[in-house]
Amino acid sequence: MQSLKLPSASHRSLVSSVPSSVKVIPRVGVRQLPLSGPSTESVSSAKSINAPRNVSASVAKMLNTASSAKKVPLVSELPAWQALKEHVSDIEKTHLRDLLHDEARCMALIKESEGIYCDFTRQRVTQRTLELLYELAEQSNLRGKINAMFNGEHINSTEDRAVLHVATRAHRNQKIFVEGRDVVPDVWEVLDKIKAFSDKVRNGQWLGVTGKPLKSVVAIGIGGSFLGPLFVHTALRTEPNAMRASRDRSLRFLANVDPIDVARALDGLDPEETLVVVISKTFTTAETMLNARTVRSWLIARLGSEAVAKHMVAVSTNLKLVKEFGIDPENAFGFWDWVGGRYSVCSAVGMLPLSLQYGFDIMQEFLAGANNMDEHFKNQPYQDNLPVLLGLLSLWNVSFLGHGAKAILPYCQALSKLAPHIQQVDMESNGKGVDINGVRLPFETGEIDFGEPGTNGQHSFYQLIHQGRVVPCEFIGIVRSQQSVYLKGEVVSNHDELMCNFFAQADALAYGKTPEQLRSDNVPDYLIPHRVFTGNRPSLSIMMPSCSAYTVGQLLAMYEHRIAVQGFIWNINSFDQWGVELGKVLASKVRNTMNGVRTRDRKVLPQDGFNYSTTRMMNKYLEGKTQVLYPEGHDVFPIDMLRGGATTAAAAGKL
Ligand SMILES: O=P(O)(O)OC[C@H]1O[C@H](O)[C@H](O)[C@@H](O)[C@@H]1O
Repeated sequence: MQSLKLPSASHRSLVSSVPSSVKVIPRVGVRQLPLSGPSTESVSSAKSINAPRNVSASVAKMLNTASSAKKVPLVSELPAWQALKEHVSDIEKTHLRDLLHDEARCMALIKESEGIYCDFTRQRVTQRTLELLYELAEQSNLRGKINAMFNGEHINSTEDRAVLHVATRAHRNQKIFVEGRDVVPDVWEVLDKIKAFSDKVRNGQWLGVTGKPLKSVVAIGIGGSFLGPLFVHTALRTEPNAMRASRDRSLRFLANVDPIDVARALDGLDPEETLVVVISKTFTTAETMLNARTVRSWLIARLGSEAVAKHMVAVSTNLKLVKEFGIDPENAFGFWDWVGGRYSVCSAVGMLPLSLQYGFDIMQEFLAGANNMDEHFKNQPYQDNLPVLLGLLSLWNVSFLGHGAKAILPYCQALSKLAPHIQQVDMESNGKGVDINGVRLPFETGEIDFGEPGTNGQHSFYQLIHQGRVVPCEFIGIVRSQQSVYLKGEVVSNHDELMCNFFAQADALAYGKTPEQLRSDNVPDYLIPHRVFTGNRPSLSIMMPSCSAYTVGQLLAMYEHRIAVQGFIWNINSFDQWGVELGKVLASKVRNTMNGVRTRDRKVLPQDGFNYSTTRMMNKYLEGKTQVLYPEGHDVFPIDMLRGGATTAAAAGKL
């Protein structure tokens, strides 16, 4: 168990620095609270965490001292924040209907980089808003924080870690340092190993224990070890090159600890042809490890214990636990603590399963796309920098216009898993209650993200975003579809039909429909209030030339960096996730009680330490008919995966 080191002096100055030219507006009524987060005790008792187990008292003390010294202003105390607050009343006098007629404004709000076209004209901003947002970025030391990230400083201060997912997609000849050491050669050592292994599996040099090629891959992982790879897998499934490269192969995911997910992931698979990739940064996550043990038992029941060596590989930073699980470290693919779980899709977490499915060359294009956006983010000035603009405008919508949610609406079925992935990246990163020094914030951070591909969303929740709550929308369109259909005689091709909606929705939200327009359309008076659209609802539109491995990489990195921009300005730690720990600790307490009750045939008792409500509900659950008996029972698998197969290890005669 490693304990945390103190953040470096340079980092301490970074988190506490505001350019000296900035006059800080004094804090009124903001109480300085001690560093919040799980106590050392609760953290060390949690089974599966990404963070080192014991946050040293000295780190907590140091961060706390920084806050109690009252040297660090909150972002809401900066002059630019106050100026933006005052500027809201100017914006409230405008309507997008009019703003969209200002051509100079519109020209300034359309940006393009390497094929990624972003139209911000339907944001409720003027040139003045942008100037103030750039000023806020300056006063918040945004540039310094971006540089600190790329320079490998320990900006994840509560875990004392660098944040360098950008290194996982660096070109071979780039240099990126962590504590004075260039990590790019390490990254490429793993990538070369992934290429060699995935080539061998794909071309049949690596066979299963019975001599059959391994055509199906089951990737077991949850959270960041699942959502990013699922997003990219889904994005490329119908991309012509990726489709050709994955002919006769399949990649499935198993994330939920629900046995139903096990049944669905394994249903119809032939274990002789199945390779299992266990993906877990920590290799302690309860759900992943139970699923891994379940699938290992399934393999052994059908193929014998020697199958593990040929049918199971792992991706983790914890190679010791990989070995203890029974996977040969030779068949493990490492990554590093400076890659956060939700930022890990470009590491072996995504690259191994996706290279097995699509081949390494295609996945290298994905890395190149992400790297292209990294360079853009690092080098472009604020006014041309797509992630910076996206981040600043989101911050404007959340912190000044009061819109706490945003909808991610790709007009491309291939991007259907973008919103679920961004939910984790954004909400786990920026859903925080204190600033980086542990001071409770007097405003809310983070956004509620949700989304569905267009046009499906239109027939579901768009009613609310047109006439109910104001939810800033992000429309994502593709110029050249992965697949094309045109039926002779139809007005437009199928993809054009889809894109007609992409263009129409943004203007419908912006312009709305007035009572006058309705009257001139002869709408009866009693219906007019129901059919009025107020308009003035902000959205932005992103258009990509195609949905390829390269552009998906660009898109992913653009979203990752815009989330960092927001966190940097709110001055929170976007790279820790203490908020997920408490539930895990309590689940472990329930687990112990559950085992006691099931094995000793008794009720949950008040001395088990649960409140009335939980005790009663657990007893109600436990009284229900259980399908399996333990501890004396034998291995039981979900019924679906038993089709045509042995039901238990014992029945298969393999143990
Ligand atoms: O990759 P693992 O260590 O198994 O972690 C999987 C997930 O666990 C937790 O829920 C964290 O909050 C996530 O950020 C992480 O992605």
